[in-house]
Amino acid sequence: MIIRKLFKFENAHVVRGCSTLRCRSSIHGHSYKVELLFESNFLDNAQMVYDFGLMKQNMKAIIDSFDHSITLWDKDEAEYIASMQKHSQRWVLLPLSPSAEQFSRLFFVLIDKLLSLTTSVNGEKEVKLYSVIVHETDTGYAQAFKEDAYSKNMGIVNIDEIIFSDTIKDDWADRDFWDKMKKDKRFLNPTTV
Ligand SMILES: Nc1nc2c(c(=O)[nH]1)N=C([C@H](O)[C@H](O)COP(=O)(O)OP(=O)(O)OP(=O)(O)O)CN2
Repeated sequence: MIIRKLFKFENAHVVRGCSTLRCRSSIHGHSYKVELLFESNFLDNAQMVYDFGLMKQNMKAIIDSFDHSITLWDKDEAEYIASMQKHSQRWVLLPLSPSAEQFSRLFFVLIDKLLSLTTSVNGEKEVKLYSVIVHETDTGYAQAFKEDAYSKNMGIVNIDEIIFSDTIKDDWADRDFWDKMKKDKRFLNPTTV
């Protein structure tokens, strides 16, 4: 069975090198919609695959880190990156260009890692991330599956190279959240949300 949860975030970017002139040459924003799709052949103590409420904890924190932020590609011009970091409190520096395709791969890698580090406490069994869909606009989206997320052809997503601004970290319930992710620390699901 597949279950799906939708998240939303507002984000600004430039996608260098693309064919669309406005997209590659001007900072612009999107109201992104992110669909997380999970699969399992089992149900938990409440006869659910995975409680949607649990997804609104650390998974939501990852996606919300991009809300009202500017996403910067670390291969962009140093002057542009420094200027954005100076004038915007919420920024994320990525080792990937912020296309819809790379956002879907990025979220797959991050949510997949978080899920693997999370201990469930309500009988959830063999829950896997099946796919991530990132809608950049009403008319365009990218969908990543496991083989896309970890594809060497598309570039390895190295989470050690992802940097969140201090203002973003200040919004996390646990300011050390990202360090724990990078160090493979375990997370325990709450019994009540
Ligand atoms: N394959 C991709 N193509 C484009 C991406 C992308 O991430 N992946 N991104 C862009 C731009 O960010 C652009 O802002 C969105 O382009 P587009 O879909 O053309 O947006 P419109 O709102 O103009 O779409 P309409 O269908 O004409 O309303 C470009 N391409």
